[in-house]
Amino acid sequence: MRILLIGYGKMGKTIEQIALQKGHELAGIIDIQNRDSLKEYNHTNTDVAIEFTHPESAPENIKYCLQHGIPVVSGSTGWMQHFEEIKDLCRQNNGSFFYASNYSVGVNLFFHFNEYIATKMQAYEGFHVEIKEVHHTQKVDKPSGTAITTAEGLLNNYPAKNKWVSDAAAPGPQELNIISERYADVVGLHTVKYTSEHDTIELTHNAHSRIGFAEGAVMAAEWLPGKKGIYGMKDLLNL
Ligand SMILES: NC(=O)C1=CN([C@@H]2O[C@H](COP(=O)(O)OP(=O)(O)OC[C@H]3O[C@@H](n4cnc5c(N)ncnc54)[C@H](OP(=O)(O)O)[C@@H]3O)[C@@H](O)[C@H]2O)C=CC1
Ligand SMILES: O=C(O)C1=N[C@H](C(=O)O)C[C@H](O)C1
Repeated sequence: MRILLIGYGKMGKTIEQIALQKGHELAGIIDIQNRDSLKEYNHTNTDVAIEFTHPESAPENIKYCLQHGIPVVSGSTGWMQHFEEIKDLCRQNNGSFFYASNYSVGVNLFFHFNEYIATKMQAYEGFHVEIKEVHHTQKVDKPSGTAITTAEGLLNNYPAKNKWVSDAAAPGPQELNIISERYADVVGLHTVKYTSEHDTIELTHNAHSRIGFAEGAVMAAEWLPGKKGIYGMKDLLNL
């Protein structure tokens, strides 16, 4: 497949490595320096785009693809305030859009187990629940997209909490706190922690490298072309 890489940072470079290993060719590489070249690409020279850039550029990059008939797989985080607009645009253009806050198969299993644990834990009032995410110091958004997806999965299955909050010093009784920490070279660590007076239950995903994210994104890019609509990892993995 001819894959257009939009974003050539830590993820773009890892995705290039995996895509080439799997026998794909690159239609092109767009980064901040040559972002005007995006207008050279359309459905005649590109089978699918993979977009990992920045919260401020992701919506425009995705819009361009949807308006030019390019199926697009995006992993950029921190732009969810535009998500409904992008979904509408996808439907208006009969386009193909795939989004995941995290493409790793392991994290998507973690999401599944998180929802299951929340359905069980909701019956036990003695536990306090919180989420913690740790990432590298170059990360520009907070909380991570993965932590937000984790919080949404928990909130849907745990009636005692009704909204998530970020780094709250004193969260209200119905608020689910997401604690964010930044240290050099941490790829991505997410934990859901239930604590009672007597014990602690933790569910953790620790990414050892970016390869799991890149493999999932290439898998989504292989799967998406020919499908019309908005998709995510639950569709791809049948979770
Ligand atoms: N869904 C998932 O599984 C994962 C998602 N992510 C998310 O992916 C995004 C990228 O992460 P990462 O690769 O680590 O970040 P990097 O900062 O390493 O790379 C981002 C790249 O995008 C470039 N860029 C910025 N604006 C544009 C633009 N308008 N057009 C094209 N390229 C642009 C940057 O250029 P420059 O360096 O010159 O600014 C940089 O090369 C983040 O939002 C991150 O949270 C990350 C890992 C996994
Ligand atoms: O910026 C990162 O690095 C990551 N971002 C994603 C997120 O915000 O959840 C996924 C992964 O944790 C790495």
